[in-house]
Amino acid sequence: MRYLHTMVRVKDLDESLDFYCNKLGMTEVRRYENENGRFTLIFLASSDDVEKGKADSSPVLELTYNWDPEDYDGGRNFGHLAYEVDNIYELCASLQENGVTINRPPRDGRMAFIRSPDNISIELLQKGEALEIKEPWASMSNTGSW
Ligand SMILES: C[C@@H](O)C(=O)SC[C@H](NC(=O)CC[C@H](N)C(=O)O)C(=O)NCC(=O)O
Ligand code: NI
Repeated sequence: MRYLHTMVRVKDLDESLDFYCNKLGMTEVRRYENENGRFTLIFLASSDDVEKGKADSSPVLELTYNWDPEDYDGGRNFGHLAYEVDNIYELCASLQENGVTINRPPRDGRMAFIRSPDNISIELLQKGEALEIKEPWASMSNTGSW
């Protein structure tokens, strides 16, 4: 069995593509419009996978946009999307300059959390640190500079 994608429903496609592509650097690799179902699916690959020609064989993010407005209350059972990043400080600074709130700053240079326009929690982990679980991360406050 191979992990294929995570699907999240989004309320505003342009806003979501700006966030995931322009700000987080992901690339649209497939789009599917369904007139009868009145929805659009957009598949986004991570920049590393695209650069390495692995977009077709790596897990992707599936954005589901329902053309008719719906309310999406955050399911408590869903946690977050996690991405490994080359330079967590540079990325967080760029995101902050572009209006993204850094909910949990990368104080220890390892881990940061942000939210998507639909309030989906996104974990950013510094490359080389991603697989090592260090505690107590809880000591990292969510306020102040970093
Ligand atoms: C292409 C494949 O990866 C899919 O996930 S299609 C699954 C299908 N999606 C939809 O019908 C999108 C519109 C629908 N109104 C929705 O919001 O899901 C589906 O079966 N969705 C149901 C689900 O629970 O994912
Ligand atoms: Ni799917």
